[in-house]
Amino acid sequence: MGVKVLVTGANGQLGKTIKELYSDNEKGLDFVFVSKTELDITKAKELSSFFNNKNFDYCLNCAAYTNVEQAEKISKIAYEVNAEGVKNMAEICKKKDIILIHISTDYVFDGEKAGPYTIQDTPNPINEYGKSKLQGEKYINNILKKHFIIRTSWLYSKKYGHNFYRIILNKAKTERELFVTDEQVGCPTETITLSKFIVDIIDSKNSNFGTHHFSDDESMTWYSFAEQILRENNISDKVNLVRIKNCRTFAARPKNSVLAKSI
Ligand SMILES: NC(=O)C1=CN([C@@H]2O[C@H](COP(=O)(O)OP(=O)(O)OC[C@H]3O[C@@H](n4cnc5c(N)ncnc54)[C@H](OP(=O)(O)O)[C@@H]3O)[C@@H](O)[C@H]2O)C=CC1
Ligand SMILES: Cc1cn([C@H]2C[C@H](O)[C@@H](COP(=O)(O)OP(=O)(O)O[C@H]3O[C@@H](C)C(=O)[C@@H](O)[C@H]3O)O2)c(=O)[nH]c1=O
Repeated sequence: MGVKVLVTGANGQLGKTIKELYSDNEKGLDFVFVSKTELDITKAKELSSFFNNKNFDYCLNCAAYTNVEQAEKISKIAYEVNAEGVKNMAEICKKKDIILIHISTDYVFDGEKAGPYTIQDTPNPINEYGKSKLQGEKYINNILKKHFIIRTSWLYSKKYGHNFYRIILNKAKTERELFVTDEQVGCPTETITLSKFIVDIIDSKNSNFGTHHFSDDESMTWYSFAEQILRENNISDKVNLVRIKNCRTFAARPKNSVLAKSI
């Protein structure tokens, strides 16, 4: 029998990418994908009855509240999903002896460090989204040993979801000038490479449990990322890309959130 993997939050950009790449069972991995409407991780009772009579080897939690701006305005929902929902997942995985793979974020760091963040660096989030994600990490660490917390950064899919790559392309269709900040540095990470990294962990039966950092290799500012997006879509000459210092946002973002890869 293949390895059974439950993917929660499967309608997000990461979940959809994994579904597209791996649902053919080619690697002997037997994926079950559940969206928020099928399984809401904030509902402990629902979770418990869902797992009743079902066995999984891994649970990959892609469910999250990822709207950084909105989380700053109404933080309750971010904590419900990113902290309490994750606690529910950790508890059910502990009870059913399932390995939990959970995705966390570069935004757990304050951005004040000069170089890349290692797993030894102490998190100190500067916005509510980052704080809620860090609380989720703490719950996992306290509840179950058999887990992977994979922190990644600036995640984007060219095909799915609401992300910087697609926002810039959409804006470029209607606006002649795009104003993008060069204040923050990070590593844009495509959902495809992150998916491969996660599937490798499962496939290789990696038992190096704990917190890990994974991102694509190249670090850049949001401005350079926008430049790259326009270039690769051959529309650099259609839009005037303007470098700005301050982009007025509700939530603060870390100035540097480059992650040092740990495996
Ligand atoms: N996006 C990024 O730049 C980064 C993301 N991450 C982390 O990576 C992971 C995957 O992110 P990504 O795919 O981009 O996120 P998305 O926002 O694209 O997907 C998250 C999914 O979770 C669902 N969801 C929300 N609340 C619940 C709930 N209570 N129960 C079940 N599902 C729920 C959402 O459904 P709905 O849309 O219907 O609410 C959505 O389908 C997350 O943990 C995120 O924090 C880490 C670093 C960067
Ligand atoms: C769209 C846009 C953004 N910006 C700025 C705002 C902000 O400082 C920065 C990033 O923009 P966004 O708000 O799209 O990205 P943001 O939501 O901050 O992205 C983050 O999402 C969460 C979920 C994560 O975990 C992080 O790793 C990170 O990817 O770029 C511009 O300057 N111009 C623009 O046209």
